[in-house]
Amino acid sequence: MPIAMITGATSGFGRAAARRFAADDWSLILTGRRSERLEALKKELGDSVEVLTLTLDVRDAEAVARAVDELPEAFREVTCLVNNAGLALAPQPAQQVDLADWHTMIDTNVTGLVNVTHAMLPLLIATGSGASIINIGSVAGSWPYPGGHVYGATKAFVEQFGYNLRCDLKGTGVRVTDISPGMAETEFTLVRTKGDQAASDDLYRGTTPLEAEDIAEQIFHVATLPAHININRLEVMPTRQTWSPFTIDRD
Ligand SMILES: NC(=O)C1=CN([C@@H]2O[C@H](COP(=O)(O)OP(=O)(O)OC[C@H]3O[C@@H](n4cnc5c(N)ncnc54)[C@H](OP(=O)(O)O)[C@@H]3O)[C@@H](O)[C@H]2O)C=CC1
Ligand SMILES: O=CCS(=O)(=O)O
Repeated sequence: MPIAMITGATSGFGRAAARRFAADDWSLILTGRRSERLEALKKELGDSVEVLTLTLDVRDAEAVARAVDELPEAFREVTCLVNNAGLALAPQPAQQVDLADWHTMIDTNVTGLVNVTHAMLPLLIATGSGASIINIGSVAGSWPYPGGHVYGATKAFVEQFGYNLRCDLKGTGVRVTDISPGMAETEFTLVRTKGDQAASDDLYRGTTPLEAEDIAEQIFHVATLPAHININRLEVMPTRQTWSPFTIDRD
């Protein structure tokens, strides 16, 4: 059975993607920092598919490299890497943000994604034709909005890193895709607001956001396309989310 490695499998898109791949009998390497959630997911899925859990902070380059190095033989022929682990913090204007929050977003969304990709590239290249790296970007990487500051910039990095990777991976058979979702109801806003459940509920109230399963379906679709097709970027928004006009500062 093909193997998918998913970072950030303890919640949201990552957990939904794990369930989607498992439904088609893929073996899974599931990672995240919350081991109890990883174990719960393994318990849920482990009867039907092979599941390896790795408690891992993607920001820790050494731990990531060691974990990949020590992957058991049965889990080394990885077909799909889903670089999903990530977060937004500090929705307030840039001039009011704690510098530590900017660092956390860069360390996770940029450095963490790069750490995992660097460690996994030899395995994906060894798998060759049909292998793919699916990076979870965001509409925030393409479209500016107030409070997007460093979060949007990290997702712009994800997009360009993916395109540049494609250039270097020419001839290896390894595909690279940026899936960029818009508003989706997961634990994302709870994390962004540092635990403000009311703020999270308010954001999603009275509209129809994407669900984690919507993005999981897109991830699975991209991962299972014929080997000669590379979707470069897939931007997915809820029908009820669009853009605002430019705003003008007036006297
Ligand atoms: N929800 C949305 O509106 C959108 C989200 N995205 C992106 O989708 C991805 C998934 O977010 P989503 O599912 O919504 O949010 P969730 O908060 O529900 O899930 C985030 C996941 O990332 C993991 N994670 C966070 N930091 C680290 C870390 N340092 N090391 C390892 N794992 C980490 C968390 O696991 P744990 O805490 O256990 O480590 C968790 O499993 C993110 O990259 C996000 O930026 C993109 C567009 C829209
Ligand atoms: O990446 C998250 C989606 S949004 O909050 O930027 O719309």
